[in-house]
Amino acid sequence: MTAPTTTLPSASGATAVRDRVAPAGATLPDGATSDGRPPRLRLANVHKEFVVRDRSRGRRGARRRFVAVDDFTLDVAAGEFLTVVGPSGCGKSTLLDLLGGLATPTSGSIQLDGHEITGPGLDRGVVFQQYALLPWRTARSNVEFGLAAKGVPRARRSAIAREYLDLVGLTGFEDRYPHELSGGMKQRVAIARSLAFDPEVLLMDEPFAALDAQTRETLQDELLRIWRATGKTVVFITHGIDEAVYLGQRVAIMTPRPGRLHSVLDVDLDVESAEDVRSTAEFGALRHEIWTRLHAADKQEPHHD
Ligand SMILES: Nc1ncnc2c1ncn2[C@@H]1O[C@H](COP(=O)(O)OP(=O)(O)OP(=O)(O)O)[C@@H](O)[C@H]1O
Repeated sequence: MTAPTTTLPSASGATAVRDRVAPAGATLPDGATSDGRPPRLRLANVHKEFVVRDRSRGRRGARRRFVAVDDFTLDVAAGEFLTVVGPSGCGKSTLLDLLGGLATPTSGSIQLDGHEITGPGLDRGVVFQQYALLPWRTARSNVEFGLAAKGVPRARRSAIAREYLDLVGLTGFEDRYPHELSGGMKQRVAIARSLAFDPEVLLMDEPFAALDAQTRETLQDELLRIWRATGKTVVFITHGIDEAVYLGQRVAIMTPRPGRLHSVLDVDLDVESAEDVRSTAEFGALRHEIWTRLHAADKQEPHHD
């Protein structure tokens, strides 16, 4: 079953349309893609349970199953920028762990280019909220580190690291250690490190949540620029509605207890050409629509296992 996709009627006037042409491999309503290839990512009836201890039933607690993600079905096209928004605890990070191969679904399937994801791989780069940089290595050395593991020769490593640090706007800061960089700069290094592998897919788990508002907005624009330049498929987790609307071509809305896909919203905003797109009526309408859906979902009766 494919989640319903809704496009808000675009209000008259200023904003042009971002990417009216479907990206290569865009998913058609029947689940096929425009060029006949499988979607870059295909999640089919993904279900993830954890075993937890119920402390209300004795000191040691009886073991019971907890459903974190339930019946999640969604295709992500090659080159698409998908944002996933939902309240705290709705299973967003669990979903990203599953996509990253850091966890396996209890049932259901997750495929990348038609192949089942069975573990972590260099075809997926992951960027977390915490930068996870090695503190004793410089920015360049942090980027090179992963390339060494991939078997890239030393001379080539240095050139690739320079190229990606340049792409994220850190030329001149290559030899700084993490403690000599701002939070935004550290996150840029983390993004450069993930991109340096040249992964098919960039998986981002609230990467800008720890940053101040201004740095966050700057990095959002940087990320969009990098996405356009590289054509990567991006899955970006956030609990910020504005961030989800600003970045995503589509926004997947999740509901909690258990984490389910509520719906998917198409975003037709021209972030590039509008002066301050966040203050436009179209942006406000999209934000309100997502807010309404999240609140409607939250009022549903809690689901008990
Ligand atoms: N390893 C685990 N064992 C047991 N329960 C877990 C485990 N990992 C996550 N959970 C539970 O699964 C649910 C979803 O957690 P998850 O971290 O995916 O949510 P989230 O939407 O990313 O939350 P947040 O926005 O607060 O980061 C939560 O109720 C959490 O307690």
